[in-house]
Amino acid sequence: MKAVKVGLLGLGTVGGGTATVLKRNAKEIARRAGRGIEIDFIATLEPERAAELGVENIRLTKDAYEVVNDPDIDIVVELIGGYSPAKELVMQALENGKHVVTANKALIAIHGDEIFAKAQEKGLVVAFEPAVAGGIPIIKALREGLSANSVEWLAGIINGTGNFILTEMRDKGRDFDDVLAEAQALGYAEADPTFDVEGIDAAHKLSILSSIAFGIPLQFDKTYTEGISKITQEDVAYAEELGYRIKHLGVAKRTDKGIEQRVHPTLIPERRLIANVDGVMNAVLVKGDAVGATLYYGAGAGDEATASAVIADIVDVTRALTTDPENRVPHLAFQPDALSDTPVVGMDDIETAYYLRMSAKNEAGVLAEVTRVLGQQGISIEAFIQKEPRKGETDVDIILLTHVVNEGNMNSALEQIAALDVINGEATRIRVESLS
Ligand SMILES: NC(=O)c1ccc[n+]([C@@H]2O[C@H](COP(=O)([O-])OP(=O)(O)OC[C@H]3O[C@@H](n4cnc5c(N)ncnc54)[C@H](O)[C@@H]3O)[C@@H](O)[C@H]2O)c1
Ligand SMILES: N[C@@H](CCO)C(=O)O
Ligand code: NA
Repeated sequence: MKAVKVGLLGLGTVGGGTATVLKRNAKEIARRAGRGIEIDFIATLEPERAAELGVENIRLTKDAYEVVNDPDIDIVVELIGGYSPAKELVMQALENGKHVVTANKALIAIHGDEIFAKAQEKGLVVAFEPAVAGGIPIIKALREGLSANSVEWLAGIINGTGNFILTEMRDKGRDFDDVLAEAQALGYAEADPTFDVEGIDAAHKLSILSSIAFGIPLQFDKTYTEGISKITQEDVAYAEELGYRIKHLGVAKRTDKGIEQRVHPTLIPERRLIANVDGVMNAVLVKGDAVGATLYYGAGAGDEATASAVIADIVDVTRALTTDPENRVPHLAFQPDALSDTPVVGMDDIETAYYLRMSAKNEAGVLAEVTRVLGQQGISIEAFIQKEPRKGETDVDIILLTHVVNEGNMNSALEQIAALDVINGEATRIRVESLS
């Protein structure tokens, strides 16, 4: 059978890794796919990269529409990133009857419904394994391997850049901006790195995971999103003293009120495996009612690690070319007409434990005032540290760990604590996940 012809859009970190791995492992990949897979046409704004990668003999263009409109291309692989022109190119590829593979989580999280509807109408596949947790086959695990389960919750470290920054801050006391610059140089970060450090990239990925786990529409706009930019060295050290690690997590959980869908820094007990996932590595824990807890671990970003997922999708699509469209795995795991309207719950209704750090005047009775406010909201304390004033300062740090409480009650307590004369400014709040 003749080789499947791939059109590559973008030859950056992931595009370059894809070209390299497809070339290196061509024979083995063909044995798996049932036929050869050949990059036939590449759109790139940096044609000089082609020679560096040893793919200068492949047709090149600066106009991505030439690839999308080329009748010889079977599969379009979108590795440009961002919303536009990525969306228009993907829609045009589908219109032209081409299957699509994309690493673009922003595109799928925001425009996935429209893109999948078009693919459905045309009997085509849109595959996006590289979009979530890089090289880890988490989409496949959730969509296929766990399809017997009612998923109870999932929680994951799903931004490699953010995890790399937190790890370097903890292990080497390095400066935030310095580590971010290194993550950018290594090709881990998004074109706009605020997407990484403010949690937006993780929220894109979480809304995709949540849809696949619970059979609900993509709802990025309802995902609570908080990044790591406010985490200080002190918080990292105090958490450690209490037996926890700070990790940036995406959490999706089924509750009586609906689906919790939230991305924020969390304290995780240090004995948990996921608390020890460091650097650019990602990990996703999924709790199914039948299988129990399962953990998926691997590189969340990087050229060849991400290419691993891109090529796995190309192989899947190659196999799907011979399958009846009616019998293909649905894009979001559940059949498109069987999505449920279970709501995503507001943050006031979630329940977790909390780490609180506040700066207080070094006076008698401060703690009594704080515990009175917490007590009025029904919040009880699990652990407590009070530090001596730092050299040359009079104020003291108070660190509290609470039991599991309602976030609405916690918000009321935090407002009252901020208003106390003995407390300076607002308390820092980091949610705690026991993950059991
Ligand atoms: N870098 C990673 O580790 C990683 C991991 C998973 C997913 N992703 C996703 O993969 C996608 C690509 O990321 P990347 O890190 O490879 O980015 P990148 O910036 O390294 O590469 C993007 C490439 O697209 C090219 N490009 C831009 N506009 C173009 C156009 N109109 N036509 C043709 N080429 C164009 C750029 O010149 C660049 O070479 C993004 O959606 C990103 O979120 C990246
Ligand atoms: N910028 C992303 C790339 C992988 O999706 C990250 O750091 O996780
Ligand atoms: Na993946």
